[in-house]
Amino acid sequence: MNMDQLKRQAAARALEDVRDGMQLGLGTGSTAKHFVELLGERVAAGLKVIGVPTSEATRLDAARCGVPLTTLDEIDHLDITVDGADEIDPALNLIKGGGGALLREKIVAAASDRMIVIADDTKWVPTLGKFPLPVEVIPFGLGATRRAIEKAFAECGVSGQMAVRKAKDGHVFVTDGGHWIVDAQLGRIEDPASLATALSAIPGVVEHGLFIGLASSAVLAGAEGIRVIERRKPKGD
Ligand SMILES: O=C[C@H](O)[C@H](O)[C@H](O)COP(=O)(O)O
Repeated sequence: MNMDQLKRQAAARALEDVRDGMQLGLGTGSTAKHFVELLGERVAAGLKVIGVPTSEATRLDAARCGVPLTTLDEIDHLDITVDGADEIDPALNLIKGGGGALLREKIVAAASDRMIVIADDTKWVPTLGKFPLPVEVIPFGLGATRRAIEKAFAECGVSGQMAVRKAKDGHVFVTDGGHWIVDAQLGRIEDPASLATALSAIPGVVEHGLFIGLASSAVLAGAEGIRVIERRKPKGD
């Protein structure tokens, strides 16, 4: 089974938790795209749900698949968000943002009763940090923001190269919110919660890709089948 088939299997497993009448957060990326497609098939067969997309790309995919959409201004909560991840650790802390959608993804996940992370099992890591950590920044004053990020890294015992993300065409990658992303090659993040707090305190940082305590469960698809890992402490406790 190839990687794409594993991603689809994980998406199909998460879909089993979706019930009629649910309000859903729709993630971004190649794995979440499978979920949106499979959800579209269920909607065509009569399932009644409504979704909030976490990116313009997902909004277009969902519309193409016939999934009815709304916004967080029109509804007051979401039942489940289903989204991919770039790395997942045993505490179900995540690195997200490889596709640049981390800001909307975090807003949507935080507005959800449950977040189900779907992935192929190569995303499962003992310690976060091999995947470059995306930090979404305001272009104004970037030099000062970068220095503040470096200071936060040093205080949290991590260091590594930082680079402003470029799009495929060579221009600076611009997020759906009009911001830039700095990717930081940290290698190992021993204390992701402290780093998350330190980054969030920097004025030019809009958001970062550390998702701490947001995932309720992870569905990992691998050669040996599907593993569902529940977070020990339910969200909100
Ligand atoms: O910004 C993008 C998101 O955080 C994605 O969910 C993440 O990068 C995983 O994407 P994929 O499922 O394509 O590996």
